[in-house]
Amino acid sequence: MDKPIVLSLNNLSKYFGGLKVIEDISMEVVAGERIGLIGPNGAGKTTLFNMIAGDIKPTSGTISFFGEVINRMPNYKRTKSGIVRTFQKNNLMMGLTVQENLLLVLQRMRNKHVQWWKRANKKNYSSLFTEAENILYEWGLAEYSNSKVQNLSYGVQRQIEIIMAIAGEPKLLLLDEPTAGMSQVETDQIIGLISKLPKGVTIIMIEHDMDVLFGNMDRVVVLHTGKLIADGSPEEVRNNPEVKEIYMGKEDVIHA
Ligand SMILES: Nc1ncnc2c1ncn2[C@@H]1O[C@H](COP(=O)(O)OP(=O)(O)OP(=O)(O)O)[C@@H](O)[C@H]1O
Repeated sequence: MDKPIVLSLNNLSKYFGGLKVIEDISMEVVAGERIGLIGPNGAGKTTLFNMIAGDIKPTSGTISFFGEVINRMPNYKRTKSGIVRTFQKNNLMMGLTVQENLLLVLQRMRNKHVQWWKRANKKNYSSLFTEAENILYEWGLAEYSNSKVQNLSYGVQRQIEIIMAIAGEPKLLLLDEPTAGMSQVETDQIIGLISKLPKGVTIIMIEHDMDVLFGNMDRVVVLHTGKLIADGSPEEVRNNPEVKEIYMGKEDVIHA
């Protein structure tokens, strides 16, 4: 049986005043695909994520999620229906512990956000606490459960952020440069974590390093000045003359 189409972009454009940031992009993403989204600075990658996540509205064109046009759906509803994103910069509550950060996500998912979470609520929300602990254990991060996020290394913080996105039970996970600013060891940890995500989770990841995309992504999509200029396997994209031209022959390390 054919895999369902998770995301479909049809002639999608975004203008900021006279500036065309995304121009007439059409593409389909099927369930379970792992896509690397690359392109030089200002190519429109984050803007595309912003539109898919519902943080900004397209100027024209449509975004469909499992066949339903979601242009008018607010971002929080998109999150609830399974479109979960991470940001270029950490979006964690630095003064809270890892467990507390995770509880905020779980609470929102279980519709318990109307009651503010506090330590004393452990008795009332023991199932949420257990769930948070299980998630941290499952992903090998249990040792950080009671650490304040601000005291953790940047690499661990980014891992926690991905775990929190996963806790949101995404069907489509949008990762915005999850390895930016990381050492090789930290990058390997993040990629290891991403590769362990359930196969059914569809991923689009903005990434700057082709080496990271190779072996981890099925498909690479290239944006340049708001246009989709290449879409294929990492190998095809790496050998694409237009892509090579844009990156001036630096086909091994393509910067986002
Ligand atoms: N709210 C906005 N108003 C005006 N221009 C914007 C806005 N958001 C983005 N832009 C412009 O749109 C273009 C694309 O930006 P975007 O952040 O999507 O690119 P990017 O490919 O993610 O770049 P980078 O790799 O540097 O993050 C840039 O020229 C940027 O200045």
